[in-house]
Amino acid sequence: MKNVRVVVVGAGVIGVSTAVCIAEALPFCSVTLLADKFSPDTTSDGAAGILFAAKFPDIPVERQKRWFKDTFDHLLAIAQSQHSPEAGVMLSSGWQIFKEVPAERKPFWAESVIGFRFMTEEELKRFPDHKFGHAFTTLKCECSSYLPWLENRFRKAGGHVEQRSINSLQELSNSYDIIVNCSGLGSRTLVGDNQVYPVRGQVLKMEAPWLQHFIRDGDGKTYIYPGMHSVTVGGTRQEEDWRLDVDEGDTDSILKRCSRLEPSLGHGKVLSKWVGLRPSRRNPRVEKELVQLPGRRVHVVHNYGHGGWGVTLAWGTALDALGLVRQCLQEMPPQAKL
Ligand SMILES: Cc1cc2nc3c(=O)[nH]c(=O)nc-3n(C[C@H](O)[C@H](O)[C@H](O)COP(=O)(O)OP(=O)(O)OC[C@H]3O[C@@H](n4cnc5c(N)ncnc54)[C@H](O)[C@@H]3O)c2cc1C
Ligand SMILES: O=C([O-])CC(=O)C(=O)O
Repeated sequence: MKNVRVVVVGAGVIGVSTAVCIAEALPFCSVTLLADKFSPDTTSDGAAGILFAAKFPDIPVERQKRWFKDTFDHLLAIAQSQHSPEAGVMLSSGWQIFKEVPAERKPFWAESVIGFRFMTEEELKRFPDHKFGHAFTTLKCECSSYLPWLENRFRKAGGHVEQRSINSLQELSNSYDIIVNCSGLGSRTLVGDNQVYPVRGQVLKMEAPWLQHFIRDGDGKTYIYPGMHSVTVGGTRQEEDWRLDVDEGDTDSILKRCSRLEPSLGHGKVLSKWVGLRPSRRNPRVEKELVQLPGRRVHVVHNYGHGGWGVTLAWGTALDALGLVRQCLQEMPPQAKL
C-alpha cells in the first residue's frame, strides 16, 4: 500500500528527474508530478543539452563532481542503448576554445567526460583568435525527446501527473506529506527566493548536417552544438533580462559570431529561433527544511537554481534530493507514514 504522499512541483529536467528517482526508489510513496508547464513548453526543452558545467562558488567541488558524474553515467548508459534515439541522448565530441588561457586550465569535470585533453597547436590553427583549448567527448541530451521519455518512465513507476499552477506551498499542505520544490525560476514567487534570477539565452536551430563536432567559446556566449536532427547555435547570457521574445539583433550577432568559428555555417538554413530564461542563482539550492504552514508543519525538499547547467546536473541533484526525501521520512512520526 502507498502510504506517504509526495508531490514534486516542476516538470522541467530537474523535476522530472527527481520524480523518477523518488518513484523508482520508494515504491511505498505515492508520487505526483505537478506543474503548470510540461514538455515541450519548459525552459529545459529548448536547452542545447550539452553536458558541461562551470563551478559554483560555495558548494564543495567533490559534491559538484558527483552531480556531474552521476548525470554523465546515467545518460551515457542511455546513449549507448537502443533507447538513445527516442530519449534524445547522444555522444558528442568537440572543442572548447579560449582567447586567453583560463586560470583553471583543467575543469573539475575533466575526469568525468571521455578522453579529455588539451588541444594541440595544430588543432588550434583552425581558430586564429584563440590560443588554448580542450578536446573531449561529452553527451548531448535533447530535452524535447528526453522529457517525454522520462515522463513515461515515471508513469511506469506508478507516478501521477497533474497540470496546474500553484501560488503557494500552502495549497499543497493538506494533500501531501512531503513537497519537493523543483520550480526553477518559479521559486522566486513560489517560495519568495529573490536569489534566483533570469539569465536570458537565445539560440537558433539550423540545418547544417555536415557539422559533427561541437565548438564552444570559453566565454559561454558563442557555441555550435550538432544534435540528432539539427545544429543548435547560440547564444546570449543576459542577466536579469526577462524578455521571452526573439531579438533579431541577437539573431544577427549569433550568426556572425558562430560563422566566424565555423564559416560553413553560412551555407546552413535557420529552422527556428528560441529564447529561454536560465534559473540562475549563486549556488543551486538542494536542501530540505521543515516549513510551518497554517495548521501543519510540512517537509519541503528544494532542488532548483541550476542556471545554465540544469541538464548537466539533473540526475546528480535528483539523487541528492532523493536522499533528502529519505531523511524526511526518517524524521516523520510513525503515524504519519501509515
Ligand atoms: C539557451 C539556453 C541553453 C541552455 N543550454 C544548456 C546546456 O547545453 N546544458 C545544460 O546543462 N543546461 C543548459 N541550459 C540550462 C537549462 O535549460 C536549465 O538549467 C534547466 O532547464 C533548468 O531546469 P528546471 O527543471 O529547473 O527548470 P524549468 O525547465 O524552467 O522547469 C520549471 C518547472 O517548474 C514549473 N513551475 C514553476 N513555477 C510553478 C508554479 N508556481 N506552479 C506550478 N508549476 C510551476 C514550470 O511549469 C516548469 O514545469 C540552457 C538554458 C538556455 C536558456
Ligand atoms: O553554455 C553552454 O555551452 C550551453 C549552456 O549550458 C547554456 O547556454 O546555458
